[in-house]
Amino acid sequence: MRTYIVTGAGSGIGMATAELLRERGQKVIGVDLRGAEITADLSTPEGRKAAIEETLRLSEGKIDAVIAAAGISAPKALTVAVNFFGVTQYLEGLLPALSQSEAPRVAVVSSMASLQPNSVELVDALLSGDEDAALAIGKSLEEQGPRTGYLNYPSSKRALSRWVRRECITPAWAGAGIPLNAVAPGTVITNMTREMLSTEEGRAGVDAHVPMPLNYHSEAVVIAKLLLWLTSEENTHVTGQTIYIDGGADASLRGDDIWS
Ligand SMILES: NC(=O)c1ccc[n+]([C@@H]2O[C@H](COP(=O)([O-])OP(=O)(O)OC[C@H]3O[C@@H](n4cnc5c(N)ncnc54)[C@H](O)[C@@H]3O)[C@@H](O)[C@H]2O)c1
Repeated sequence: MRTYIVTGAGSGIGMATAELLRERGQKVIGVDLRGAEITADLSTPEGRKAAIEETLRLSEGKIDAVIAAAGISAPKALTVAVNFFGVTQYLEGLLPALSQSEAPRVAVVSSMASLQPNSVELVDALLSGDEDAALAIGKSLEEQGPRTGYLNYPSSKRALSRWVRRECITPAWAGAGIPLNAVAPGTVITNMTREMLSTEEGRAGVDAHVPMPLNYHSEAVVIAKLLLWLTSEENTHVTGQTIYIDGGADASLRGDDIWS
């Protein structure tokens, strides 16, 4: 039995992932604002510190895999605090416990939104690790109204996918033998999207931004299955990837020559 930490385990993709892991006989410690073994707020440095301490305590210092699914999609600076630092700082705090495992694995949940227009300035600030600077940029986007404020979301996910790619080859991760990947869903039916998808107008709005040639929205369990494989012992060589699980959205947006 492997010990998995799943953030966002109280709802949606995180909940489906925790359920599937338990069905398959794994030990799961969920982390969320509510409805999980560890109640934690990953939006602040203090909340992350407390979450790390509690995670290390409950896992007794040995963690086989972490799946970081907690996230929000609001036109607010808070979005970058949760979606970027709530993932990266939390994971960094768990590195010593991951290195105790014989087959440590980590996967985070990015988004197809990582390919949408974003704020380059904000992405750079996030990747520099300067949370105050990033929050100041996020706040100024927020104050310009919901349309500009929404840039916080694709910027947080763009930075997260770039962080995965940058970190996976460093001594901290590759040196410790930890494959580190992201999955990037298209539209998934969860609490985050349920309201938008419940009306024809809402669905049309979402679909206009997320082309989906396969023509159906995904269920959380579909994303969970990929997360399970990436963090299983079977995955020995996939690292640094953002895997779009999006019904063809990435292929539509970026076309067939992303290597040129
Ligand atoms: N639903 C989609 O269409 C979609 C598409 C692409 C990516 N994603 C990403 O998938 C991940 C999971 O989203 P979901 O669709 O399952 O949404 P969801 O709202 O059902 O679940 C998100 C969970 O994160 C938790 N969370 C939020 N803020 C937190 C905080 N400060 N501290 C701790 N936990 C916090 C929430 O309480 C919730 O349980 C997110 O990172 C989201 O950005 C979702």
